Amino acid sequence: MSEETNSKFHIAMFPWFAVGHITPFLHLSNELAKRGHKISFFLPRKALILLENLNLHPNLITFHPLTVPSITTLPPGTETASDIPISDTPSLAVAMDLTRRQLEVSLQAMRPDFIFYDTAHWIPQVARPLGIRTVCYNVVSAAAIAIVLVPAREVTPGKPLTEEELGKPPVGYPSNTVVLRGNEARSLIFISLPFGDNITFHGRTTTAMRECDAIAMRTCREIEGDLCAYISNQYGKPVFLTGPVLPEPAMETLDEKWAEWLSRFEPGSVVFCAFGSQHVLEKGQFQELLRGFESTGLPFLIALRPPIGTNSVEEAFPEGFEERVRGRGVVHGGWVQQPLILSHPSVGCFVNHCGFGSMWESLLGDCQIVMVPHLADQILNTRLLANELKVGVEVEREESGWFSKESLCRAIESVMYEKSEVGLLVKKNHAKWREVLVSPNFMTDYINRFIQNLQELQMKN
Ligand SMILES: O=c1ccn([C@@H]2O[C@H](COP(=O)(O)OP(=O)(O)O[C@H]3OC[C@@H](O)[C@H](O)[C@H]3O)[C@@H](O)[C@H]2O)c(=O)[nH]1
Ligand SMILES: [O-]c1cc(O)cc2[o+]c(-c3ccc(O)cc3)c(O[C@@H]3O[C@H](CO)[C@@H](O)[C@H](O)[C@H]3O)cc12
Repeated sequence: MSEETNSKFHIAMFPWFAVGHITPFLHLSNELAKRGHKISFFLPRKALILLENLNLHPNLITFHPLTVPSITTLPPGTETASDIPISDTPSLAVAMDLTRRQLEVSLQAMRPDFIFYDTAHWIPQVARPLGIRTVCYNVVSAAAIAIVLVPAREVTPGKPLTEEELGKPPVGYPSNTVVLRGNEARSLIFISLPFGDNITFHGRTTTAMRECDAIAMRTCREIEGDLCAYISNQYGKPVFLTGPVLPEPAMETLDEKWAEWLSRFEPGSVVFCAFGSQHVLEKGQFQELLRGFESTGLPFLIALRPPIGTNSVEEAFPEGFEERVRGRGVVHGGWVQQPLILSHPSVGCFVNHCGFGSMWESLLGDCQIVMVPHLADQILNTRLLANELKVGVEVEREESGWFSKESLCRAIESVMYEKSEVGLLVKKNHAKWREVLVSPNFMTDYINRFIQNLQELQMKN
């Protein structure tokens, strides 16, 4: 299939104000721009500074920074979900909704063919009168959408769902491995609570999917086909798939500091750990994690934000930790170039939270995968990799949600010891899936088919 298509679109992008959402929208924009389509990308100013280096086609992708209004329920200067604790994200939705007029004015002037969005459920109301087609592009897993964000899951505003209700998947949910266990359903309670003014998270996301001209998902039928079919059935409309959409490696070079440090170690020996753009650990859990890494005796590079209540990672180090791991372990309290670190030859294991972006990056890489999920969607992604594809292992948590240094160390050792049966099994399965995903036309075919879907959508009146 050719990469070129006849008609060139102009597409506006308006993702949820979170790095884990803006990044995949930008990856998709690159693929569309590579085929000659023009993109107008709306995002908060601060996110632009962090992510503009991911724009591979500045001639076709134009950023439109938005002013995120200050509201009393958010700390001054908040622009994305990385700036606040998860408990404050409902207020970020209020702030996002207040950018509606900025969007409206720009869309009136530019009149793109399509607008892609996720969390802003009011986009169809703005776009339809302007003749702009709307695509609700989901960048969390199909499993996360299918288990709660479907019409079969009834939510009455003002009557939050109970843990027990949330523990049962909706009627027809097609998987019995990608599920929540025991008290994990507690982490879904937020879906029936307010997320913005006068609307629940469920109301917002299901309206976004019900009102759009087409639902799109960042996934592939080889891995989540049944779940996508279920979503399509639930909403009575086709679901277009973009595939995993990851950029080709080595768009930029790894910072010399990390390249030099990693090059001191044997191939495949270093354990890398990162938990995405939002997750911040409690201090005690952070210290337990460091002790777990220490016990493995393996070299490690940890990139995590300072734990709650601290200003630096150093401040939270366990007594004597730095001296004991000197020369083999580093803890960095900020952002690193995750995809480049994962593709460094010295890195052999990726301990991550299984956010959907990290999930794809780990699957397409060749490091062993150890998962410590935090949010409900990350737990489901973890079950997909650990129980269904059997390509990685999950760190066991106690009933309280706490994970011990022993369980972390055990999980890492189980994939890193050469003779470990589990290690060999997940390595073999991972290699098999990786071969499918990196095969020459896999991603290209997905994008080309997706563009055909858009063309067909444009033809409809
Ligand atoms: O130091 C870092 C940390 C992260 N990253 C990048 O940031 C992105 C993080 O995205 P993830 O989806 O993995 O995780 P986030 O937690 O940030 O995402 C959020 O949105 C997507 C959902 O699936 C997640 O559950 C949600 O938390 C990845 O592309 C990763 O490569 C870095 O480049 N450097
Ligand atoms: O944890 C989640 C469990 C689940 O079953 C579904 C979702 O969905 C989404 C989502 C977000 C936006 C959309 O347009 C569709 C789906 C989730 O996103 C995360 O929600 C957090 C709410 O507090 C937010 O902080 C974070 O930035 C989002 O990535 C989570 C689940």
